[in-house]
Amino acid sequence: MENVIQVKDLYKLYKVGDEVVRALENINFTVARGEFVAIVGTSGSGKSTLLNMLAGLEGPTKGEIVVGGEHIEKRTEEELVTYRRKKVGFIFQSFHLMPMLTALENVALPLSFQGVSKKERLQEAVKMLQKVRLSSHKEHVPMQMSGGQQQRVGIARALVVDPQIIFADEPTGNLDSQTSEEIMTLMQKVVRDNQKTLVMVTHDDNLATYADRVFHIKDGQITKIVDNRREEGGKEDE
Ligand SMILES: Nc1ncnc2c1ncn2[C@@H]1O[C@H](COP(=O)(O)OP(=O)(O)OP(=O)(O)O)[C@@H](O)[C@H]1O
Repeated sequence: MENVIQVKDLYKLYKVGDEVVRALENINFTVARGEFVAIVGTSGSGKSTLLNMLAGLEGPTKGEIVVGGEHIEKRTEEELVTYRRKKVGFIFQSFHLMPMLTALENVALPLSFQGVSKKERLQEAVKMLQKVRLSSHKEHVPMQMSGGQQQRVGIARALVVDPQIIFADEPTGNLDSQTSEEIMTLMQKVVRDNQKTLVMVTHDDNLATYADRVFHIKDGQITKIVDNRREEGGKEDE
């Protein structure tokens, strides 16, 4: 299967005073198109640093990050802005919705940065809200929606630019456990139905069970990669 993400010998060191913090050390992995990968680790393990590198928000100290065939560590800041607008979608822990805009307008917003006409933007946003089963709340502003509903708007907004890859940073961190499970099931379905690649960062082992593969990260290093699909297969064999 085609690799959408390739990370090779990735290092990120931070200098703090006289000390060097090894936030990421010798990271190597690939992610295939359509895969849902969870990066799991405790606080300070390097998860956000890794996600920031993949999203082109920070440059590595050393190593290669190839996304969709492009070496993003070699891109200029301007090229990275285009990369983030066109190729990737983001889902955040705190939703990051615009409080004055309706659900529909929030979902349509990323398309305005791409010069899509208003009519087309709204048409696409309607479709995305259907995908996350929130058509009934099109005209609601964030304050008039539950946390789970707001995150569904967040997912629709991430999908609207038809990105190759979706990055999610603790997407259920602000939700209760039942709503978290609903959101995880929805993300899993949306990724499968639309053949998207999803990379999610979490400290929660339980949420990682929704992913196809789980990368465990500790002290800046990947210590273990668990393939949940293989485990599912194993159970069926028993
Ligand atoms: N800008 C920075 N300058 C110096 N050190 C940093 C910087 N950013 C992160 N670090 C250090 O790098 C390590 C990894 O941090 P990172 O934020 O990636 O962890 P995390 O797993 O995302 O944690 P959390 O779950 O708490 O967000 C930590 O030791 C952190 O202190």
